[in-house]
Amino acid sequence: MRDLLLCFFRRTDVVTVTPWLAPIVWEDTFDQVLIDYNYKAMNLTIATTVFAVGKYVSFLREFLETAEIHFMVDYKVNYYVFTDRPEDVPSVNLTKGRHLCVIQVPGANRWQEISARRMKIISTTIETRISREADYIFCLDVDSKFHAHWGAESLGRLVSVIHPWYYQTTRNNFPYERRPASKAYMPMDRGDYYYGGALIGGSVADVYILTKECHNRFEEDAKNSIEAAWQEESHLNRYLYYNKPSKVLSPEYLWHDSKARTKEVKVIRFSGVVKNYAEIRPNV
Ligand SMILES: CC(=O)N[C@H]1[C@@H](OP(=O)(O)OP(=O)(O)OC[C@H]2O[C@@H](n3ccc(=O)[nH]c3=O)[C@H](O)[C@@H]2O)O[C@H](CO)[C@H](O)[C@@H]1O
Ligand SMILES: [Mn+2]
Repeated sequence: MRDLLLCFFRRTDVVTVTPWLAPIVWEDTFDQVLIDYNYKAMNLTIATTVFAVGKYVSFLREFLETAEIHFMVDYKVNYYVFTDRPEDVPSVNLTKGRHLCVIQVPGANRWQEISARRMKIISTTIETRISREADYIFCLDVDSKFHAHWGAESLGRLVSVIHPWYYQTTRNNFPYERRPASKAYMPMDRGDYYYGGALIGGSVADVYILTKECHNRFEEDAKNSIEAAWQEESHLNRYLYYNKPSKVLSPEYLWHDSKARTKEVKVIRFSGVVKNYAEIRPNV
């Protein structure tokens, strides 16, 4: 799938292109009218996967309600909700052209396991149905809310987001996996950005390859009794170093409610909610 380059470089306070010439999407770097003119003609369907295992079902309502207001408005969206508590999935009114399906998955005793298993389940579900049902896909954390416009400017062959806690720091401070024994290993002198594991996006075909490879490498680690520092986020970061994203989203697309807004962030579009880890996770 080819990316449409409908961006411009009006911002001078932030870097708006990567060294390999992929756009970094910030407010005022895209023309909404041109973007919608081009993308709407394609009659696209956007798959959105979200995991709500155990007590995390309680985040679903606000995630979905705010998505209906801000996320890919006027595009066809299929939400795929993975949960062990289908009866607790709230019923939310969806706009025309938007659908939700609930897919049952087992519960887990460790949050690391749930987080890591996402790659496996996403790749399997792409095989069984999403490859036929959608053109693009976003895989998102559920403990988050949409606050402002998030539209087709975010679409691309392979899309990732710069992690809000690490966009102002240098590579040696990135929490990559540093043990050579792990399949997520990143040497100190390598790396472009630190990407957030709460968002993976792109064409369904490209995200399929990503999730399969990250899962396989995670499994190889498991066989060697190693768990990467930040589970699938570590594998994602390694993958995206060797397979460069075609579009990088600024931290506007992944902020955190506990983080004060910085002056270059003009709009917060999606932000993690403050949660009580001890209360919400199966283990601490
Ligand atoms: C902002 C950001 O980049 N967040 C990442 C970060 O953590 P977080 O601390 O935000 O991780 P988290 O607790 O939100 O877990 C990630 C996701 O797994 C699901 N979940 C988790 C636990 C549970 O009991 N039930 C459940 O459904 C849920 O969709 C959740 O949003 O580190 C994790 C490392 O593994 C992931 O890479 C997250 O994407
Ligand atoms: Mn999260």
